[in-house]
Amino acid sequence: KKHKFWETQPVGQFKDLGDSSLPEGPIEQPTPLSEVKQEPYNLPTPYEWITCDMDSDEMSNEVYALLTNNYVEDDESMFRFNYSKEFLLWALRPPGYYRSWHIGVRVKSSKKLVAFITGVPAKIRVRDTVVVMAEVNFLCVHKKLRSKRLAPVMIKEVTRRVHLENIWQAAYTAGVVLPTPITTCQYWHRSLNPKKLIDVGFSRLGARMTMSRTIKLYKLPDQTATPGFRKMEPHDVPAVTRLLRNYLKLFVVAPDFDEDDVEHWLLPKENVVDSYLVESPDTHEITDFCSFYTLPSSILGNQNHSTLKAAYSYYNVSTKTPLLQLMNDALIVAKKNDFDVFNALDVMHNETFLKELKFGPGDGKLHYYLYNYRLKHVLRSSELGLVLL
Ligand SMILES: COc1cccc(CC(=N)NC(=O)c2cccnc2OC2CCNCC2)c1
Repeated sequence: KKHKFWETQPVGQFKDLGDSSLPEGPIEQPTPLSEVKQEPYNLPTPYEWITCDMDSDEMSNEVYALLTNNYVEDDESMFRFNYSKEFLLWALRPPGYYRSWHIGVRVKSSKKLVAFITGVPAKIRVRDTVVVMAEVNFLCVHKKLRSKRLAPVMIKEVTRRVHLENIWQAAYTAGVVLPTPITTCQYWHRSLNPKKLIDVGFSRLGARMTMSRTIKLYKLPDQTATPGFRKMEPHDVPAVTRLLRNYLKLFVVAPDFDEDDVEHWLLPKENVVDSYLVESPDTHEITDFCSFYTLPSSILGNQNHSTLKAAYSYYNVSTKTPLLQLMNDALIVAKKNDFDVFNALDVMHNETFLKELKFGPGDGKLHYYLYNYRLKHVLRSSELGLVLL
């Protein structure tokens, strides 16, 4: 039976699609904290819960190793996400985070970490309502423990711990269709190092194309084109917050970032997140912003290369510089920083530059979900202003 677990959860159900009598908003009301299950869910006998203190070097190393060997692979199992340790520390410790939402499962006897799931708090606006949600991510079960139905109990446990903090909604993504996507995004890739991408099988040589013609096709200038284009710095946080808050108003679902959020999520952090802005040379006004995060992938089974260095488009705002030119400058700095590929979803206004900047469509989709919050209609991907890690 498909979706045996999800049909028991307060999420949009396929059978409800089209029933426009159902109101937009929470599906279930909060329960009194005294009625939230106080003790953890039961795990199969050999396993126990562990709260993963990411401040512990030993624990964060174990989490890094579990994900490096067992996390999401592409459909052809040629690549596996290889989030760096410093990326995980950044992703899991935003303002207001809860250590108790960093949940591991380990073998009682060997103390070996075999599964992981996380939540971080986020203020998400849905139309005109700001809702404090958990962003749930990094659900990972060791390859040897798949099909033991561990994922449902891990999802129930992170939900229980989120409820204990009086938070009743969540946001998450998946490459698979579950009940019920609020939107489905197409992902796109822009080659920066086409020779390596072809060597490792990420890309294929186009018909009637030679390698040298392909390298020439994706060649980028050495320098960015926009006057005043520079790295974001700490003193830019207030202006970038204003710019980003104003821009994200355009979208149906988007983060409600304050200055502390912008400082955490968007200040450049080496090997984690890069962000640039355009400061008008004469007025010194911040008029545009672009950012991308660093998520390498392990290359499974290639003799010459072990890692694909990938940049993922994050938040971009253009008010003066054409988005096309701003994103081309992002490609130029990404290439200069040795990224092999620049990935983007067709969210926000990304569709306006993807084809023109020579992005090619990926072979999969990314579905977005809300837990315990119904939308009256599925969204166009361009109505989505939320990028998850
Ligand atoms: C190239 O290496 C890969 C390794 C594992 C999976 C995939 C395909 C894939 N599933 N890609 C995405 O989900 C994706 C494609 C473009 C932009 N963001 C994405 O996912 C983000 C956001 C969701 N969490 C993973 C990272 C590719």
